[in-house]
Amino acid sequence: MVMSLELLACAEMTEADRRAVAAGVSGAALMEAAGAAVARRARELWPAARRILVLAGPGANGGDGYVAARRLAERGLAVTVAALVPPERLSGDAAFMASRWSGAVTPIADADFGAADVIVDALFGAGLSRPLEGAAADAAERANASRTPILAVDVPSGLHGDLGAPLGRGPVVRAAATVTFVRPKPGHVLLPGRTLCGALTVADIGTPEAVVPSLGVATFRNRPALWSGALPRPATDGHKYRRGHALVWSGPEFMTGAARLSAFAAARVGAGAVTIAGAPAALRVHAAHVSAIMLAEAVDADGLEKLFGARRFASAVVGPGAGPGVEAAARAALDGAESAVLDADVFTAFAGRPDELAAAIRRAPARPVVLTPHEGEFARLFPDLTDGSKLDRARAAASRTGAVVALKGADTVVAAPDGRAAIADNAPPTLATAGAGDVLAGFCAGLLAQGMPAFEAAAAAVWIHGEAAAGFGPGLIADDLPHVAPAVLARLLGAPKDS
Ligand SMILES: NC(=O)C1=CN([C@@H]2O[C@H](COP(=O)(O)OP(=O)(O)OC[C@H]3O[C@@H](n4cnc5c(N)ncnc54)[C@H](O)[C@@H]3O)[C@@H](O)[C@H]2O)[C@@H](O)CC1
Ligand SMILES: Nc1ncnc2c1ncn2[C@@H]1O[C@H](COP(=O)(O)OP(=O)(O)O)[C@@H](O)[C@H]1O
Ligand SMILES: [K+]
Repeated sequence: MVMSLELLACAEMTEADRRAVAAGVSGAALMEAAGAAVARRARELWPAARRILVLAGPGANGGDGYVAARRLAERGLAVTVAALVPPERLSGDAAFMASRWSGAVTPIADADFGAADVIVDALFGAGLSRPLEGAAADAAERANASRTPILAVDVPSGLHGDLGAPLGRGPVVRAAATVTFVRPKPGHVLLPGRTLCGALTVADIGTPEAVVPSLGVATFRNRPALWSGALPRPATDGHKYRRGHALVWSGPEFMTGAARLSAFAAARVGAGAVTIAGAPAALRVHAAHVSAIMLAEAVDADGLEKLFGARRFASAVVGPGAGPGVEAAARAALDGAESAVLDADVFTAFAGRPDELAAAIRRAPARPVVLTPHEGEFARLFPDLTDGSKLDRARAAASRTGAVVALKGADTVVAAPDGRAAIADNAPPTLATAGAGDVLAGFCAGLLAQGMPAFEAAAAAVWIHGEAAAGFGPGLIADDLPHVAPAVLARLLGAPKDS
């Protein structure tokens, strides 16, 4: 099984295939290995299954299906191929593999979906170019309705490998498991694709090792290997300000909780010092709750500017529970702090004016800035960025603003202006709890304060956030997240060395 970070878009997958063939591996050998991996996985998952129905489509995905059919029949299983197009209409390697299948072939309309123990879905893979319709749509719907477990080849048919969603309004197969090849695609990780795939495995099909690195892939699964090298480690001779001083802008007295969540999060993830800045009435509320966190008076954005003028802040968070004056406070942070995390109310304040926010960000292009909108805030800020996948939209927003964008949700995408992007799949649904976003903004700011580059900091913050929630389990509230983050960090940083 392949364990790796890269996610290959369908076009990159096709190119990987082409380069593998150019390097001397035949297309038929790739297809044979792909079909064999599918057959292996079917036997591993359903060792007691005896009757297999293979749904074979018109392209190479169908070719993989014919290989799997042959391999399973060789093991003594009763295999029927239900063909979307007659085998004689196939071409290339798929035609060759169909010619090597000597078992039963039935037109798909006549197939008995309920009579199988397992259905292998080899209708369409990376070549899906329009929504399923006609006989293919019927087959997908009948397969789903049969309640027979489905093993999808490459992707569940109807699911687009880049989008993580069906094309248009077409139906999509709901698989119990999916075997893909070489590397996963974004659509295996983005929702709803991740759910539709069931248990995903990635098979090595003999693609030469140099091929994937030669593609210049910029989309990754959000895993520690992507950013752990940049994770801050306290220096032996460090002091608190060298570890980074983070500032959190507080809203008025009845909205202070969000800022406190961000502040605790920044501190727990390792910022050396954290200050909450706000109006005196708000600070009085904070004072009743905090000890290690410092408080500084800033009645409005002018006050905030003075604070930035008076001392160095390695990062600032503006947005959580910010209330009125948030736009000016965001502008002050973008001008005065060494890095900034903009969240929540900032996106409402700049609704429909992303270019003004971008201009404020680009006044200092080298300053790391992270934006952390959820889908609703994203739609408010970028009403015209509606096309493509969540990955495409986050990338477009990053390139437009010059900031790293963490587009939140169960499949949070972190995208950098240079085109890199990471998709998270580790957040449990218990993270959907009020204030969790404020904590995420604080984690980002705490890592930025310690000098971690913005893309890595945002990706690490998102991953740590998800792990912390998963580790806590049921009953999670946002206040718990900063407290469980140290256990996640301990795992990441490794136990201290013994003497
Ligand atoms: N990537 C790799 O390294 C390898 C890929 N292989 C397989 O090759 C597949 C891709 O093969 P193809 O590019 O032939 O693509 P597919 O087999 O997914 O299907 C492509 C064919 O279906 C047609 N088509 C697309 N959408 C349709 C729709 N909704 N209704 C009717 N017809 C439709 C296309 O015009 C094309 O003729 C992968 O998914 C994988 O299963 C393997 O054979 C081996 C190696
Ligand atoms: N279904 C879900 N599964 C996993 N994580 C989720 C889910 N829904 C939301 N989240 C995460 O929870 C956090 C919620 O943040 P946000 O919407 O800003 O809430 P709040 O404003 O209350 O803090 C985000 O990090 C988001 O990615
Ligand atoms: K498929």
